[in-house]
Amino acid sequence: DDANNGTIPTPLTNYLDTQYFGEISIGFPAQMFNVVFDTGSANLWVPSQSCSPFSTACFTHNRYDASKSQTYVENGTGFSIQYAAGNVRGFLSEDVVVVGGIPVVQVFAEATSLSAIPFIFAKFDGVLGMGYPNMAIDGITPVFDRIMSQRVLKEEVFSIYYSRDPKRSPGGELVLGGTDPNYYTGSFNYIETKELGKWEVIMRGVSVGREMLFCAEGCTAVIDTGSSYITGPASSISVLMKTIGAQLDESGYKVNCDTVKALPSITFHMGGQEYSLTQEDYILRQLHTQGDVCIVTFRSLDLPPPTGPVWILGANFIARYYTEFDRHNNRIGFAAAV
Ligand SMILES: CCc1nc(N)nc(N)c1-c1ccc2c(c1)N(CCCOC)[C@H](c1ccccc1)CC2
Repeated sequence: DDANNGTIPTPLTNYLDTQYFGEISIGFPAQMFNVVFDTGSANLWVPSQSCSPFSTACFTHNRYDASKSQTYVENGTGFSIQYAAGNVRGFLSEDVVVVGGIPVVQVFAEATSLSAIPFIFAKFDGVLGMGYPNMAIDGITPVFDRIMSQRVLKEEVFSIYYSRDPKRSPGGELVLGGTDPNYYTGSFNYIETKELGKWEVIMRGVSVGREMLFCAEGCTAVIDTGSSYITGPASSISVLMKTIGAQLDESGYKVNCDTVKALPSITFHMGGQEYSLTQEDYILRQLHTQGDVCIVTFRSLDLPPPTGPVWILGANFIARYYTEFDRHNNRIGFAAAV
C-alpha cells in the first residue's frame, strides 16, 4: 500500500542463529502466531486449539481457536506435510491472515499433531510456506500468491535478511515487494531457478580452500529459508567434515574450538560467482559449562531421486548472503549481507 511504496518489512526474531521467525495474525479479533517464512515449503499451518493435550509440541505453542474468530470459514479437508526434520498432520480451515499488514483470505492447516522431535525444540508456532503453488499440499494457493494478486507490491519479489548475531536487533527481516538496502552492500548477482516452481538453482561446484571437491559436474542447490544449516549428500559431507577435522557425534559435527581460526573457507559456485563461507559463517560457538563447543553448521541429508541428490543452503548461508526471491523473473539474487 502507498504507506510503504509497495514494500512491506516484517521484523524477524533470531533464536541462537538457528531459528528465525516473524509474527502474523489469523482471524478477527486477531490471533497472533510466530511463523518461519519458509521457501522450502508452500503451505501455512499453525497449531490448532483442538490438538490433543498429549501432543506436547502443540500444547506448548500458540493455538488457533476457530470458535473465537468471526471471519472463520470451515473446510475440514485432511492435511499432512513432511519436512526434512519432522512432520505435521491436521485439517484445513479458512480465515483472514495478515502478513506485513496485508490481509488475505487464506486456506491454511490447523495442526492437530506435530512430531515431538524436532517440534518440541521449535521456538515458533507454525510455518508460512513461501514456495511456489505447485509445491503446495492439497493444491492450496500460497499466501504470497494471494498477496501478488492484490497488486499492492512494488515488485513481485520478497527478500530475507537473517542476522548472524542473536543479540543484534532485529534478528532478521522479511521484505514483501522488494529489498532493504540497510541489510546488504554492493549489487545483487542473480541465478535463474533450475526449473519453474522451486526455489532451487544449478550449482557448479563446492570447493574447500582452492580445491574443487564436489559437484564439479553440476548439481542442485535448494535455497531454503526454513533450514537452519547447510545439508549435502552424506558421501560429500563426510569427506568435507574429514577435511576440516570435524568429529560426528549424536548432535552433529563438532570441531575443537582451538582449531577454528585455521579452518578453510567453503565455497559454493553458482551463477558464475563464488559464494564463500568462512569459519565465522559456518561454526556455531556455544558456551557450555564444561567449556566452549564449536558446532559445524553442516549436516548430511540424502534425499531420494527425483528430489535428490541435492544440497540445501539454509539460514547459515542466507545470514552471509542477503537473498531476494524473484517470482516475476523466476530467479534468486544474492548480495553481501551487512
Ligand atoms: C520451518 C519448517 C521447515 N522447513 C524446511 N524447509 N525445512 C525444515 N527442516 C523445517 C523445519 C521443521 C522443523 C523444525 C525446524 C525446521 N527448525 C529449524 C527452524 C529454522 O528457522 C529458519 C527447528 C529445529 C530445531 C532443532 C533441530 C532441528 C530443527 C524446529 C523444528
